[in-house]
Amino acid sequence: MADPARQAALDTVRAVRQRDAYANLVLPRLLRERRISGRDAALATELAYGTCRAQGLLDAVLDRCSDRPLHQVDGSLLDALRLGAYQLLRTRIPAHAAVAATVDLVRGELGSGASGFANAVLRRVAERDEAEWVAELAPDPTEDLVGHLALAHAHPRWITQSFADALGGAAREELPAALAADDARPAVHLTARPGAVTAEELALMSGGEEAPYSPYGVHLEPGAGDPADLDPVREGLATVQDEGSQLVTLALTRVEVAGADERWLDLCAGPGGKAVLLGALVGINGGTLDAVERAAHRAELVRKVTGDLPVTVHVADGRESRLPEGGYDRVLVDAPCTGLGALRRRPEARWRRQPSDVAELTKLQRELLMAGIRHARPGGVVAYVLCSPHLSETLGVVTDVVRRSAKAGFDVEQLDARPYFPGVPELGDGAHVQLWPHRHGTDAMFCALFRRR
Ligand SMILES: C[S@@+](CC[C@H](N)C(=O)[O-])C[C@H]1O[C@@H](n2cnc3c(N)ncnc32)[C@H](O)[C@@H]1O
Repeated sequence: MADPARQAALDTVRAVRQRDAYANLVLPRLLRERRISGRDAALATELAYGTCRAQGLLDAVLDRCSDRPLHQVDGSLLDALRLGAYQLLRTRIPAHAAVAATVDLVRGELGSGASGFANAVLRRVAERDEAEWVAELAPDPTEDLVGHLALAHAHPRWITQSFADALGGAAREELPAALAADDARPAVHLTARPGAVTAEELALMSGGEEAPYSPYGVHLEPGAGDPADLDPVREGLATVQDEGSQLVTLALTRVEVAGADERWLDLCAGPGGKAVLLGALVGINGGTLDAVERAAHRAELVRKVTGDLPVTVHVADGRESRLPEGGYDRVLVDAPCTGLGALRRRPEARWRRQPSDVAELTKLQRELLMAGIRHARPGGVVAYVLCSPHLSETLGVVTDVVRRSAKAGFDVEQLDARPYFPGVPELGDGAHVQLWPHRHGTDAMFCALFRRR
């Protein structure tokens, strides 16, 4: 019998490859169904998520150790080889145990021919440790720092390059930490619903700690269990939301506006995390929020979480909704993006995203931000928010929209966003704000603020 932790990890890695599944949805279900808990659950989690994250590095090593090109290796066998190589390179499991356990898994599933092959490949992997393999396989860092760090930190090169571009002058010093942050297990963050509970109360109720920057934020210990099971979350007093998401939402609400301040719009609202925060805040002063979401099932999620707030949900394309143009005091455009800023929360995401996604998304982002600006009233404020630091999605879109707005006759001023992130250090030179996991402990959220004149 294969051991249950490794079997669950292997089944998760396979579901990710075969069905484009999300590891952090598949694995908890398998653990529940198979009643795997305690140390076995911890091991399965480490192996499944770690193998997904490290795939590029593992494949480079396996390719060197296999006498067959990896694309000719059976998919299920490759999954097991990755799992074995992960144990050898990135855990303290003794080499003989890692090899033997993986060979057993392969024999049980694919027979003795495949297990002999796995044994031979993994023995070669075990001849060096991770640092020695990186030294052997990665480009020389003095000639190609990005290529070197991409392999060493198991990130696709294009993503590594996009982090380097976004960090600019700080990249040489900070890029290793920025990449490493994607492999650290993130704390779960909660938002205390304004008007319902304070962060201090929520910290006491949840056993967490008040967040360093968001007045509504609470941090839970990594691995503190499923936050959906917490009473305050079940009772609607709190939502699970990264502190960076809280901060960019709050920045929009903190900009001064002259005159009325009671009609707010969230143009990309599903599944509703920011709509809850906005709806609760606008409601305190008797205002309302219109929440637009194109996907009906995601709009339903927004309805569910904002049920008792002054929020009206509209299933519509934000680029052509029938909501009043020039009618809103504050508009949030939290556009769909590559999600490169939240890779730490999704083990397989870095290998699934493709550079070609960027061009498609930037067009949509530009059109949604243009629509957001059209919906703001003169004097009203617009926030453009993403969970990606990719410059094409962030500054590229901002620059393009400022130019196009002027051409279309909209007088739009970009504001310095930094004063609306009080107490948050290392915010760069402005006018936008880019948060980072390695600097702020948040997802890498981007925020640009505009005023329509
Ligand atoms: C980054 S998510 C928003 C996250 C959300 N604001 C929150 O805090 O929970 C982007 C959302 O925009 C939706 N979307 C995509 N294209 C859209 C469009 N043209 N109009 C409105 N919503 C759109 C997606 O379905 C997705 O739910």
